[in-house]
Amino acid sequence: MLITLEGLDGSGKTTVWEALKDVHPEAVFTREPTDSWYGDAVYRSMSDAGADPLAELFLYTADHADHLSGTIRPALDEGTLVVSDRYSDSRFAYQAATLAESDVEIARPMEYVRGIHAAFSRPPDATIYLDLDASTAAERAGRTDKFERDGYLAAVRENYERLIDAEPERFVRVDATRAPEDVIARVEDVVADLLADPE
Ligand SMILES: Nc1ncnc2c1ncn2[C@@H]1O[C@H](COP(=O)(O)OP(=O)(O)OP(=O)(O)O)[C@@H](O)[C@H]1O
Ligand SMILES: Cc1cn([C@H]2C[C@H](O)[C@@H](COP(=O)(O)O)O2)c(=O)[nH]c1=O
Repeated sequence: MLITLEGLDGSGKTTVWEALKDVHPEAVFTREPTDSWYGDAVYRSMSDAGADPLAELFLYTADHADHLSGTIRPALDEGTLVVSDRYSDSRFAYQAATLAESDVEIARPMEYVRGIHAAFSRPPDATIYLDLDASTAAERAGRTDKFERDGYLAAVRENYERLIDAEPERFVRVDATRAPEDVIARVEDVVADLLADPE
């Protein structure tokens, strides 16, 4: 089973992902951007305020392709639980927002990004969405990179809502405004339920 954690910067994904490691030592814990050289290229692009938005999309997507073939598919083929801190929905939400505010003339950015993935990607079985308003998310994340702006994160949040509306059965929304221990306990319960009833 592939479970992904999604949400805005600062929503607490990594905090939850680390906590789940103690409860599920049998699982593969992974993340995007990855720690491969493809991931290094992504981080280099993220640190460039003038990076071309389409080039950046394809860097993230190249990292995803390598993540799939090198980590995700082999683990799933062995029947191992995989928990990924960010996955394809991050591209659908973030790069669609980046393209929408750029000069690139793509009429339906989210559909475009989803279409690129449809040909080769492997959708998550379940996605835990840590729901937090853009302003609190930017505050928690420290507003250190080009994505951690309230207006941009508000657009990303709207995109996540569109993704949830399109596939409500895949997403589990968790209130990320709660205290860390409450968020962790809720996510642990969600994962236990998913494993008990994989359908
Ligand atoms: N429920 C919470 N309430 C308050 N602060 C939190 C909560 N969860 C995490 N934090 C704090 O918010 C900051 C961001 O948390 P974390 O790194 O887990 O978020 P993230 O979603 O992985 O962010 P990013 O996507 O930017 O890596 C950290 O300082 C963390 O301690
Ligand atoms: C996978 C992925 C990530 N992003 C953005 C979201 C964050 O601002 C950064 C890095 O993620 P982290 O969890 O803070 O390490 O990258 C993105 O725009 N598109 C993606 O596909």
